[in-house]
Amino acid sequence: MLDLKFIRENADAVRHAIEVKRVGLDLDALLELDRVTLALRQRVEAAQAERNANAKLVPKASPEERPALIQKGKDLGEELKALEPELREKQEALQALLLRVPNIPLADVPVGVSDEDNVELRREGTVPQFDFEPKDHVALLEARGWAEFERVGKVSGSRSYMLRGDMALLEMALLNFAMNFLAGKGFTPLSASALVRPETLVATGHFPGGEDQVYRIEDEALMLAGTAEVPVNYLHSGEILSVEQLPINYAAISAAFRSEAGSAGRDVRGLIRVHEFKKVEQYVICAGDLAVSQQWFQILLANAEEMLRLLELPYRVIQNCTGDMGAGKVYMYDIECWVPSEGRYRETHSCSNLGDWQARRTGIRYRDAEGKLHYPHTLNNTAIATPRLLVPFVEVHQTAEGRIRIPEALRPYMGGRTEI
Ligand SMILES: Nc1ncnc2c1ncn2[C@@H]1O[C@H](COS(=O)(=O)NC(=O)[C@@H](N)CO)[C@@H](O)[C@H]1O
Repeated sequence: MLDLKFIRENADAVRHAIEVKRVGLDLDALLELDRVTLALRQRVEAAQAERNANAKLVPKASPEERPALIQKGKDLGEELKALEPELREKQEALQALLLRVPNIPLADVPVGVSDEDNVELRREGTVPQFDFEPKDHVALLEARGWAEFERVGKVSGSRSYMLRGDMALLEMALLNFAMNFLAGKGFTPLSASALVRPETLVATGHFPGGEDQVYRIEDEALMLAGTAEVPVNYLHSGEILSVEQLPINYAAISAAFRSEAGSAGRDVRGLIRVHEFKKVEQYVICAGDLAVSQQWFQILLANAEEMLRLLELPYRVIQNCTGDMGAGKVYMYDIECWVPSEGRYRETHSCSNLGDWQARRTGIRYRDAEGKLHYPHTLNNTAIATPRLLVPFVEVHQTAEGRIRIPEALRPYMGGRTEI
């Protein structure tokens, strides 16, 4: 959400963001509603002031003057009874439109329509050359009885998964590795909920717009979050932090649930795209200063890259274009890991700087050293999400015998074993 004053004074920049982010919003209608609401609020406040002033005159008035003053008070009361609900209605309508205003992408964000227009920045690691016919992750897991692809259909329907034996241990090892890695970087580990209230999804910016991606609990005002970003972002909602408390950074592990509406037919086989998965999330609240938050952007990116280097997974970093970055971001990179069976890189991480757009929606503020109130900047990046990361992991680390090598950095989390 952007500051209404900023929108009034920078309508062209906002209009450009609406256009390049392909957000369906009529800014002129919003600005007109803003003008009408402002005028109405001034009229209501004037009538309220006049009624209060008038009410003070009544007890001091002479018997001759009093009836007229009482009538005037009644007339003003009638007028307010009609105007106040109208004003509330217009303020609510304006608020609903303000929630749809996108953030302004930074100048060097490539303008584009979809992920086709994302820009590859660099590739890291060496794509493996096998001296045997490599298997895809489904064949690798089925050969070792490590997944219940058939049976789980009975339990949970399509796009679900269960892992058995060493694969279950490997999933936990990766998540544990990520939590310990980030704790070592000074992030506060958090075991987060996924059952959240609807306002938490408005706060992150998932709503309005992403309703069809979210499972909701019938007859309850509760939903299943698609990322720990949602519960963690709302943790400090409504709070006024002190600048000494910043930066606040969390390594949050949670289940994550997504309906994947609109993904019909995509990645229907295996572990890439499932309805329920697990993720360790990096989340930061920092000073409301772009120089600071862009440093944190690089830190969150570097954390994910260091983990991938330790896991010996080749990857590339891409910059998301305006059409693929979502409403709230000013800056966004994806990391994509090499998947041998597909002969291409697949997204495994998303790193975003949201400026103060998310904090404004969430109602997180902080006082600077002079006691002045500001909105902080918030950022997030995936640390490790499973089972998706298992796909490049098992395929890249497979041996001719269908075993999986465990990189050195992960062995402490796998009982010291060098392969499974
Ligand atoms: N349906 C899914 N199944 C499996 N993994 C998924 C699914 N959706 C997302 N992920 C994993 O979660 C990562 C982050 O998802 S994201 O929507 O891109 N970004 C976020 O959720 C941000 N909060 C950063 O984590 C993805 O890169 C991917 O690795």
